[in-house]
Order: sequence, then C-alpha cells, then structure tokens
Amino acid sequence: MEIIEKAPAKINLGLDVLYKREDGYHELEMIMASIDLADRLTFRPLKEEKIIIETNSGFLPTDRKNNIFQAIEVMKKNYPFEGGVHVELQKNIPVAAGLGGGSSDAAATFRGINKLFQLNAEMEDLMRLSIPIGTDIPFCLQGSTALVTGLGEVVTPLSKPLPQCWVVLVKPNISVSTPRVFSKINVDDLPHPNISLLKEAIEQDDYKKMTKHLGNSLEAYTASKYPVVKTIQERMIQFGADAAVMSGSGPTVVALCEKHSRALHIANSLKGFCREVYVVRTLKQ
Ligand SMILES: C[C@](O)(CO)[C@H](O)COP(=O)(O)OP(=O)(O)OC[C@H]1O[C@@H](n2ccc(N)nc2=O)[C@H](O)[C@@H]1O
Ligand SMILES: Nc1ncnc2c1ncn2[C@@H]1O[C@H](COP(=O)(O)OP(=O)(O)OP(=O)(O)O)[C@@H](O)[C@H]1O
Repeated sequence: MEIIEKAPAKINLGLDVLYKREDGYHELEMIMASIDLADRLTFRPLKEEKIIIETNSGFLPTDRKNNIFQAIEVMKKNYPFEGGVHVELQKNIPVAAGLGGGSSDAAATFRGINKLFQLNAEMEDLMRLSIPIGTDIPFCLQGSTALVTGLGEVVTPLSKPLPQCWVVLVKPNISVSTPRVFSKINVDDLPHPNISLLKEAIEQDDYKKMTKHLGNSLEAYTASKYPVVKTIQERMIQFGADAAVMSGSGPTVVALCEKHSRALHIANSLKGFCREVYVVRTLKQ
C-alpha cells in the first residue's frame, strides 16, 4: 500500500505586512496561488515505530528538522495510528526560495497520512494543527488561488482562478531566511500593495489590471540586502514580462506573461545569469 501526493509550490502575487503583533509575528494580507512546479511524496506504512525520509535532495535534513517529519509527528499525536511511515521525497521546488516548498511538503504529508491510515481528519482541523510547523501550510492544504490573512491561517478561496498566463520563476543563487527578514523590517517604512484591487482584478478575470497590482511589502528590504533581486526584476521587464514581483520573503522573482513565446524568451535570456529558471503555468482549479 502506498499513497502518492503532489506538493505544488506557491507564489505570492500580493503580500502586504499590516502590523507586528505583541508576540513578534506579523499580520499579513496576501494573494497566493499554486503553480505547476511540484515536489512528489510517496508514503508507505512501516511495522516499526519509525519515521524514515529519503530524498533526492543532497542537503535537506531528514530528521525532526524536516517539515515532513514534524507533520507526521503531529498526525500521530492527534490521530494515533499503529506503526511508522516511510516517505520518499522527490524534491523539485528550490529550497529557501520563497516558494513554500517545505510548507507544501508538510501539507502533502497531512493529506497523505490522512489517506494512508484512513484517519478521516477534517480539513479545518489539519489547518489548525499545521500552523506551528509553518504559516504557509494552511494555504498549501487547500491550494488554488486564495486571499490569505492573519498569520497565514485564514484562507479564503477566490471565486475565480488566476487569469491563465505563463509564470517565469528565477531564483538567484542565494538563500533568504524568512525569520531574518521579518526580524529586520520596520513595518512603518514598508510599501503597501493594494490587495483588494488585486483580488478584484482576479475575480473579474482582468489580466491587465492584475499585473498592475502585483506587489510585495518585503521586496524592498530583501532587494536592499541582495541587489540581484532588483536586477532580475528589471531584466524580466526589459525582456518583455507584463509584470514581475518577488515571492514571499524572496529571493525568487516571478514574472507573468500572456504569451508562451515571451515567457521562453525571458527564461532563455536569464539562464546565463541564474542557474535556477523555470517556466510554469498557474494551476487551474
Ligand atoms: C513570507 C511567507 O512566505 C508568505 O507566504 C510566509 O508567511 C512565511 O512562511 P514560512 O516560511 O512557512 O515561515 P514560518 O516558518 O511560518 O515563519 C518563519 C518566521 O517568520 C516570521 N513570521 C512568519 C509569518 C508571519 N505571519 N509573521 C512572521 O513574523 C516569524 O518570525 C516566524 O518564526
Ligand atoms: N521538506 C522540506 N523542504 C524544504 N525545506 C525544508 C523541508 N523541511 C525543512 N526544511 C527547511 O526549511 C527551510 C526553508 O525551506 P523552504 O523551501 O520551505 O523555504 P521557502 O521556500 O522560503 O518557504 P516560504 O516561501 O514559505 O518562506 C530550509 O532551510 C530547509 O532546510
């Protein structure tokens, strides 16, 4: 018996940091979308009480530091099942990229364990249990396109998927620590994208309006530390992107294009500059 789950990456088309809370976390307002770049997880039951993670990624932890391990432990504690789990992770999403790879793996694990051991857990319980592992997990559990608020735990699906377009992802060869970015920003100095207008554009299926309202409060800070983020964004526009925005806390920059030929042109033009370049579609749902 085995269960296979896909774990799609996410992009933040809009990310507004509203304020810092007493506990140090930040209230966010975001538009998030799943894209057609995914890790693949295979779950098998084990007789022994063990969690074994095997992966094609040479540098990811396979112990408790891995989000997959933590998600299995949370499932075991809240929905006791017999034996252990063997997980095979095929890692395709770049790590520490702002693409939510670890969160999506955890979400796939909640879904996979639920199916493998027939635990009948409710989606809203999984969302609540997932938050201490990562604030992007509730969105990853649902996927598609959503307005995401609170710390990341309030997920409201949009009435329409994203207008169909091509997405070019370019990750410079640096890793950005999300806790570090949040600890360094001063909320009073941040720009604030208009998330309401972005949401409206998507729900009106208005591609042009959507591209006008992409924005990320964290972009200026990450770009000030890593100027390569700004350089990539400028080149994407120069090579014909309709819009370009940093995803999450970075450093991946996302370009949107209506035409496939243009997306390929941007990707090919940037390949000499960055090793990790992808052309994908948003997920229709
Ligand atoms: C920036 C985003 O990528 C947007 O999608 C996510 O909010 C970050 O999600 P993530 O990588 O899963 O990060 P988490 O592991 O949840 O949080 C890492 C750290 O970021 C800070 N953090 C995160 C979420 C939030 N709403 N406020 C915060 O201040 C906290 O210091 C936290 O310890
Ligand atoms: N299954 C996993 N996949 C990727 N990273 C993981 C995983 N488990 C733990 N990690 C750790 O989490 C850190 C961040 O990885 P991840 O790829 O999730 O970041 P991210 O793309 O920046 O996410 P976000 O957009 O949510 O901030 C890495 O340092 C990595 O070692």
